[in-house]
Amino acid sequence: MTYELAGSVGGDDTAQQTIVFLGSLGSDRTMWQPQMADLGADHRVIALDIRGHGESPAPVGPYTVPDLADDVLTTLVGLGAGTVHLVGLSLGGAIAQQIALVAPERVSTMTLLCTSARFGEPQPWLDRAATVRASGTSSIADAVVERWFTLGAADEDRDLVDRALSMVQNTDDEGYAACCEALAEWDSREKLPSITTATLAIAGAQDPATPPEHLQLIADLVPGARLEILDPGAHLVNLEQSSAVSSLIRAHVAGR
Ligand SMILES: O=C(O)CC1=CCC(=O)O1
Repeated sequence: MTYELAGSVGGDDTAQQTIVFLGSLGSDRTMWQPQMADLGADHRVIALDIRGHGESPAPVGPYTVPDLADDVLTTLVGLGAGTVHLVGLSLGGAIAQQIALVAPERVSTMTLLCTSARFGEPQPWLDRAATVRASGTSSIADAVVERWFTLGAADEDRDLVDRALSMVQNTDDEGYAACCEALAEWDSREKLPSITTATLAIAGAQDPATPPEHLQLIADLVPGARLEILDPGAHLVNLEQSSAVSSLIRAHVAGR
């Protein structure tokens, strides 16, 4: 997997201070630029390109969320990252949940943004995969990015919208479609009560893709988890509410 590693740590317990960022379907690691800058001031920070996204390889699918989690674990072992703080948004949040389930000893804390234990019925994801294989990511980019920002944020920052559109359009067609198939079969609802990692859930109040109820369910099912709702905020709440998200992650990470 390709990644960006930055930041610094004080003291000698560097592994405990590493924050790992996992992004959404159709994004790349640059979606974490605000948090890499904010939190990189006093933590080691790593933003990863999920399989099929950014500059990571895009083998022929379908993929599963456990496949994507294995990629991340292999990369972290290769980097000697030790125990890390996981931050995952949307598909990245599903991958973070899977890592917390299969390798809890590697996760100090988990911050789950705009994600779900189940992203709705499988068929729309399979339909989207078929559309992208037939017509490419450019054919769905406008519809996807409409869900990423509230109207107010989109009107205020056209450059943000243009960069988001480029991320989706530049995502490999097969990689995107195969990740849709991973989302179609993802269902962690029965497993969440066994998570032992300290978990913070963050929702965007106006997120049409994973509305606050999805994060509320995670907060209800993961022992000790708590929910923060950011308003205004749509699906890529880490960009629309970048300072608030960085502050919430900083406080959550500091608690461990
Ligand atoms: O693209 C969407 O519809 C929103 C989304 C769901 C999972 C993900 O990563 O993005």
